[in-house]
Amino acid sequence: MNQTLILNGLATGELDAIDLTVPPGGIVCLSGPSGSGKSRLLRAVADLDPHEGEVRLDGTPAHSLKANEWRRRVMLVPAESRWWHDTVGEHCGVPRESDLTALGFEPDVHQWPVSRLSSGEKQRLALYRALSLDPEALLLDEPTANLDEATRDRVEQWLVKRIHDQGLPALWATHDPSQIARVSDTHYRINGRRLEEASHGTD
Ligand SMILES: Nc1ncnc2c1ncn2[C@@H]1O[C@H](COP(=O)(O)OP(=O)(O)OP(=O)(O)O)[C@@H](O)[C@H]1O
Repeated sequence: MNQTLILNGLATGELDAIDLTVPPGGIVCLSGPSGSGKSRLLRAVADLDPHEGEVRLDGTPAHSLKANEWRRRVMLVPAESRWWHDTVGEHCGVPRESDLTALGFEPDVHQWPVSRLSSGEKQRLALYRALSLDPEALLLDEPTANLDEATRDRVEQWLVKRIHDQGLPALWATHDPSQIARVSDTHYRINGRRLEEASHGTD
């Protein structure tokens, strides 16, 4: 893997066109007020929202692949995950016990009915599901927003390690300045129509 995610003149919603490069294993945090366009930007990168410009994984532009194949490679983990099968395991790849343990689950979680999941369990399992499907880049929309502080720290550390170990480029939207300081290599803030590079660790 170890590919670079490249946004070339990407324009969506109210935002001016964006040029952005996310290197393998690099975490680029996106912040900005509620409603400023963070989720729309991630959805455009996943080719789920209309946009102008181009997104590429190294030499592979999104438009050269079928939409489902692009989204399997460039995996969006939305703030509110959707579950369409009856059990957790039906959504996931091969079980990885070390990941489940890191996220506070036993292997039998694969048999759990989706209907029993709390919002925090859904959030952790949405991240587990995404990584279990072997993505090549990650788009994370407030991935720890529903978690208590101790769980957030645990999930965050696991996520950062997986991103680094697998060399995944990651775009990570968050409102939390302390999280940005902990995880980001680069931080961009949406200010009106523009995406501006923020100094490291500022909100
Ligand atoms: N499909 C759409 N068509 C038109 N407007 C939309 C669409 N989707 C979202 N919007 C609007 O675009 C703006 C940006 O929404 P978005 O969800 O990207 O914000 P956000 O920065 O992620 O906010 P939050 O931090 O509250 O999650 C909002 O005003 C929203 O109402």
